[in-house]
Amino acid sequence: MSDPSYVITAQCEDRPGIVHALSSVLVDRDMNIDECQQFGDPLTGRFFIRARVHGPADQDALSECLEPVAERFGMTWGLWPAAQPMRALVMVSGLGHCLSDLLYRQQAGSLPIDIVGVGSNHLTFAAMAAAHDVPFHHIPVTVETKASAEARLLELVDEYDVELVVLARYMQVLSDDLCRALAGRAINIHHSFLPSFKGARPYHQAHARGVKLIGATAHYVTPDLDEGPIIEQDTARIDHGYRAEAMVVAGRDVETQVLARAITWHAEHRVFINGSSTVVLR
Ligand SMILES: Nc1nc2c(c(=O)[nH]1)N[C@@H](CN(C=O)c1ccc(C(=O)N[C@@H](CCC(=O)O)C(=O)O)cc1)CN2
Repeated sequence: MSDPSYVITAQCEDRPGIVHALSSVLVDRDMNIDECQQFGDPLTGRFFIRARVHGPADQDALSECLEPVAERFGMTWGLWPAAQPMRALVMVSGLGHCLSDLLYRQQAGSLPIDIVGVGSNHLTFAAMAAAHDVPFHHIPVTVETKASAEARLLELVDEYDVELVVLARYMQVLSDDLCRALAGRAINIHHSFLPSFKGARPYHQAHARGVKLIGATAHYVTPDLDEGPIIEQDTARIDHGYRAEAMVVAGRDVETQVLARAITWHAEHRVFINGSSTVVLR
């Protein structure tokens, strides 16, 4: 049986010798580097690296040899089995195209996540979740129940050992406290090419403005609505013949593809938050 693969990520203040130090301890353990990307940001002075390795050392042995290097360079680092899917909770409101796409991609084995639950403020997609043998959690949200609804979401995160919360057209603004609790592990798909057209009805804003391109943006969720670090974006060309409703339809494909790419890169530990932006090593 071939040796298991592991993903190593690290970030630290940039200086000479980081790659040499990491590769040296891996070679000492007969580990092969199958993939490696790094980036040094001259503006922030930060260095980011991701490597996929395989060889005789198991996770504990790898962790043991990497710890001294991490100490020496003051790294924030991580180590994961490369084949381990990320446990995800998908939140949805009234539109199910992103949820349906994620459930299909996971079932087809083309998304490195394990959807352990679907949560919604509506009952609309209970049957879709059941059809994919995924537990469904109805969490109604009103002004009065918002705090208890958010507490229930965090309960699910704990109960199911969730590593990633996906807002797959979940149309509730999360509180600052919830955003802090989910910092760096909640991804939203916004149905516009940010920073244009923030808010709940971007396609109608886009139609009113007369744009020729529509788009979608996957970003980490922060207290500032639609301002989180961007992971992925894409666009589609439209023209004067598109009314807002047609834009909504054309935008669905862009939203599903952008969200799937962003989730894949995050779940493969390729995305690093770098101030108000991201570094995506792929
Ligand atoms: N703290 C954050 N919460 C959420 C974000 C975010 O970036 N930070 N993204 C949204 C998704 N979203 C746009 O992509 C969005 C969702 C909802 C609204 C909004 O104004 N909602 C109204 C209610 C609308 C309704 O019930 O249909 C509201 O909450 O008062 C704007 C943008 C997800 N959450």
